[in-house]
Amino acid sequence: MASPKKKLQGLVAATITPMTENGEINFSVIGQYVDYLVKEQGVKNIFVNGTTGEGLSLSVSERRQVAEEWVTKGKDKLDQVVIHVGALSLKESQELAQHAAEIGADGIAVIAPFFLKPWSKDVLINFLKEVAAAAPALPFYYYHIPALTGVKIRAEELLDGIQDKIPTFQGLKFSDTDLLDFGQCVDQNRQQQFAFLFGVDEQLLSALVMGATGAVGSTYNYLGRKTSQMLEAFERKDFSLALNYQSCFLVYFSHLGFGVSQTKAIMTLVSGIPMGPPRLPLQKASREFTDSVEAKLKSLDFLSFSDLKDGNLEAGS
Ligand SMILES: CC(=O)N[C@H](C=O)[C@@H](O)[C@H](O)[C@H](O)CO
Ligand SMILES: CC(=O)C(=O)O
Repeated sequence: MASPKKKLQGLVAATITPMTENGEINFSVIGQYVDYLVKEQGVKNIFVNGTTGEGLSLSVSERRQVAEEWVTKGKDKLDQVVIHVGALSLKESQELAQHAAEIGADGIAVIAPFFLKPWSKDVLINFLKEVAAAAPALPFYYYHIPALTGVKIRAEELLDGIQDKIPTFQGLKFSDTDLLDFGQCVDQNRQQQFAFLFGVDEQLLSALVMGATGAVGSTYNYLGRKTSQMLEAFERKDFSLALNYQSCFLVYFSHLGFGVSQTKAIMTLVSGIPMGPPRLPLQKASREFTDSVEAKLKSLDFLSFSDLKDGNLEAGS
């Protein structure tokens, strides 16, 4: 059974999958990436092969290799490595779940299948249950991201009685702006020790108020330290400082766009580690975008990107 000993909490970085200019995975920078997250951002939990990691754009074989590389390079450095194993094919999802268990990952997460879709809660639960059963010793997280999957079954409804069906169920990654649904998930499961991980980074402060126990997101790759300061301010009940942090993220980042392509460009700029372009059907962020991000970052005393690396955007081949 899943061990409840270490609950997944705090910040979890949704990892980018670094690629070369010709679209192959650039495994060679993953070790450096782990060190950057731990030392520069103070983030020790990661979520691999999710939205940000272009997990659904990778082949099954690539997903296995990426998962393995993160687990290997993160050994004795990271606290938890959760692998997203969702796929359209139940068989592929089960294969990836079993593989995650074999390589010693700390948990698995699954999105709803999004081409032929489950139309009811019970059908979705049955799918998730079959995947979870392929890794019966690993904590299982449901990844709710209705805007991308098109599966709009409310998380609150899904969670009702879920542990009877999926004994390894440990929590929810909630990537939606419906705070009423999120709040009800938290409220109706108070007796369980579930992790309630919020996934809309721009809105994290409001989710903390509703009871989030942690967050999974793309921006924690490069805003881990700053977001930790927001979490600390919240803990201390210094809400106006916490709001200042959240507002800065909103003002300076939201309107620039937060797609995976943009995240790859920003992370390259901030960390100096070449993330390369995304894979089709995504397109590399434009030069105009990266120039404007660079200017914004430099103008942001608040964020103090003193180590902002110039000229790294074309790297990665
Ligand atoms: C759609 C998407 O990728 N959502 C991510 C996590 O679920 C978030 O971390 C966003 O990247 C982030 O909130 C920035 O918009
Ligand atoms: C952001 C996130 O959680 C993901 O990339 O899947």
